[in-house]
Amino acid sequence: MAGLVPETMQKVTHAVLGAREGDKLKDLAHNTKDISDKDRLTTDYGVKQATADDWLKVAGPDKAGPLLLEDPFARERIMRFDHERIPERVVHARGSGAFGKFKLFESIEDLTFAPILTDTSRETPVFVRFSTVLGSRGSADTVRDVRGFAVKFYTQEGNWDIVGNDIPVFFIQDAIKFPDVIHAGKPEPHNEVPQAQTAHNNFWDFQFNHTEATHMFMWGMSDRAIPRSFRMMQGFGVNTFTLINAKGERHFVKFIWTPELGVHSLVWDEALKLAGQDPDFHRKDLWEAIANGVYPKWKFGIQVVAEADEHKFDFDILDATKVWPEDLIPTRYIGELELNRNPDEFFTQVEQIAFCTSHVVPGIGFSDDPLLQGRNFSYFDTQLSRLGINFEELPINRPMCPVMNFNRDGAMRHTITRGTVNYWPNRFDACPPASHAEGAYVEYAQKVAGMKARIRNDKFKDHFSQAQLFWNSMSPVERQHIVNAFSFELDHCEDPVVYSRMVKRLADIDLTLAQTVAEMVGGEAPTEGRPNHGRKAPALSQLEFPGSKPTIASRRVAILIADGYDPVAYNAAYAALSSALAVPLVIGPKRSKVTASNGSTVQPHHHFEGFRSTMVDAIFIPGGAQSIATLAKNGRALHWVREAFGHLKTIGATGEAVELVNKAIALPSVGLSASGEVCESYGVVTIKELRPESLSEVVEIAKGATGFMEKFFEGIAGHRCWERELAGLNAQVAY
Ligand code: HEM
Repeated sequence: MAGLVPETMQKVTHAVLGAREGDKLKDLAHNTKDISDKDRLTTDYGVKQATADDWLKVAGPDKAGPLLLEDPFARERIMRFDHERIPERVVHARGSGAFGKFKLFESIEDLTFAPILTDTSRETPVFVRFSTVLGSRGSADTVRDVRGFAVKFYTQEGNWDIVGNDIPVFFIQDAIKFPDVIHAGKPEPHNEVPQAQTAHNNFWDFQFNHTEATHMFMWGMSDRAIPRSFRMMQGFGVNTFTLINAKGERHFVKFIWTPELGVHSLVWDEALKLAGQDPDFHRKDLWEAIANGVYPKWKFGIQVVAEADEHKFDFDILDATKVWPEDLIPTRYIGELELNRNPDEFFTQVEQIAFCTSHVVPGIGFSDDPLLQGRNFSYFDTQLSRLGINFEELPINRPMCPVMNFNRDGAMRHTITRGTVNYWPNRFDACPPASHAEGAYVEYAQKVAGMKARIRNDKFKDHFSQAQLFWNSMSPVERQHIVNAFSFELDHCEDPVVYSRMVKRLADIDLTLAQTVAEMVGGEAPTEGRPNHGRKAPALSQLEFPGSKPTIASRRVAILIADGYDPVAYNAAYAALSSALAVPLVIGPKRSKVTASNGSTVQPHHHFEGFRSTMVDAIFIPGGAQSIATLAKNGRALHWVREAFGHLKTIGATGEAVELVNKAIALPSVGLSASGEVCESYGVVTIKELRPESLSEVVEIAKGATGFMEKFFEGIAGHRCWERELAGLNAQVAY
């Protein structure tokens, strides 16, 4: 018996020593294999296979006979394949992710004792998964939907997950309604249509009948729901968590991620087309940026309310359908997230990662937010059906600190725990609970008393004030996009009950909004609306987040050429774009070599049919008489220019290419250069007579610069030319 004690304790010691505090990638190395020259094909049980091509058969005199079931190699291959799929996530099934690190730059020990939020010397490994909500795993990236923004921190005190979205509020206040909101949004039950869309009867039927969603659907109809890139969206923990400091004081907190590149969206027509032309647009975008070393970064912020101030506001701070307006509760930025490594294998990393809102570390706690409390149950539960009871053991999920307890067995258990006891208390005192001083998670002692009842706090009943606040805070162009979004969505609802009632609901937000949409979708225009309080709040309009500095890094810019193009302008643009870390993509009539006017050649990355303007942020067309004459006769090339104009993208053209732009757009109000002067007009940057100094390299992208490249880059850094839309110019071009 005595010998058992050391054995049990040996395991405990082993677990502690085996813990890795450094890089999660080192931890994953245990499970990572590379295929080497020496490797030969084997079965899963290690026996080398002589063929991967032929099932064992009965060989007839002159032809192969039937297959033999006895062939274990063939059976293993087919059966392993048959069982490759696991259930996709019940929501957020479509997503992609990356590894990175979190660094704190300001300790908040006044608020929490959690080392990840107090120790500025730490660098914590993270894995982040971005997703859409409604579509299935194979659906398109650019659909109108909320985006998930889920972060797993592998801290030295255990895993901490912030399972957030790119929108700071949610459809429901109480988790019990989650199945309803998701059923209403997913494809309709009778015909499984439409995929990854909210533009259908059931979704809008639910929104009408469920007024607490009003604020959220306004966000859902805004540009936030069609991000340009995962790298260009904010992330919000949405729910109210708590922070507990060393003095035992508790504060309420919201978590916020703000991207260094600014918050930017696609335009709707672009999103629609991309869903067919490049359904993996966001997935590829994230991958490309990381592979090119342009690592996306986000500032990490917190909004904090002291416990004593919980009831100070006219909204309930535990209501997930409300924002905490920044003028009342400003965001304090305290850290930074960087994504810097693409996954090695999608399934074992992006697909198998399992987030749980209940994963918090000491110093961080929950609140009585009824949505959060339900989520804490739901995520753990869903991982059991998706991945099984031992999901925390999967390499991507396992914590980097010691894990030891008496949970045992279950399908696919990997850990082999030595020792004779698997319970506590035991006669060896093996694996006792930790004390507070040893870092145990100790719940905050919260006073709770009351009746058991199905109730909500009174302020939860206000469903419209913040929907109005959001609408009032939008810029004119964002408002127009919301009107357009409703017009599209309700146009797809065939049932007049649905669209007529929804129009009435919009009058609870703004009468003009309701009347404009009613006219578009055919509902009866309301004549009276709910009075609008007229208040605005900062940080709701995404135009307030242009990025930390103007940059074109990671932006895709197409260079359109044909035989006879001007090599001076081409080379200068290519070099300048590359040195600014943008991604120049040469597009020609074909992918075989194109010859410049001086005889030099280049092989385009793509041709006009294979690639589309939707896949780039801007286009540049160098002159060259022969090249432009060819492009002017190529309908697809003209469409490239028109479509880029329609999608509000910056267009640059030099020399003869100015004429091409004129032909494609043909709008007198868009000014074009007729001399050696650079002309910038509604995001179209042109210079007719090229001077070499106009193509100089751009050191800093600054407003008001005069050179061609500088103006072109300034336009790209500005993301889209909203003035073009406000002037109604894009609507006058067919694209
Ligand atoms: C504040 C509102 C919510 C936010 C911000 C949110 C966010 C997310 C995100 C980002 C994911 C994807 C995680 C990943 O990338 O693997 C997710 C998945 C999921 N969410 Fe939520 N969600 C919310 C509300 C809810 C509620 C109320 C429930 C249920 C009561 C719920 C249940 C689920 C489930 C079951 C999954 C699938 C998880 C998996 O299979 O891995 N969510 N949610």
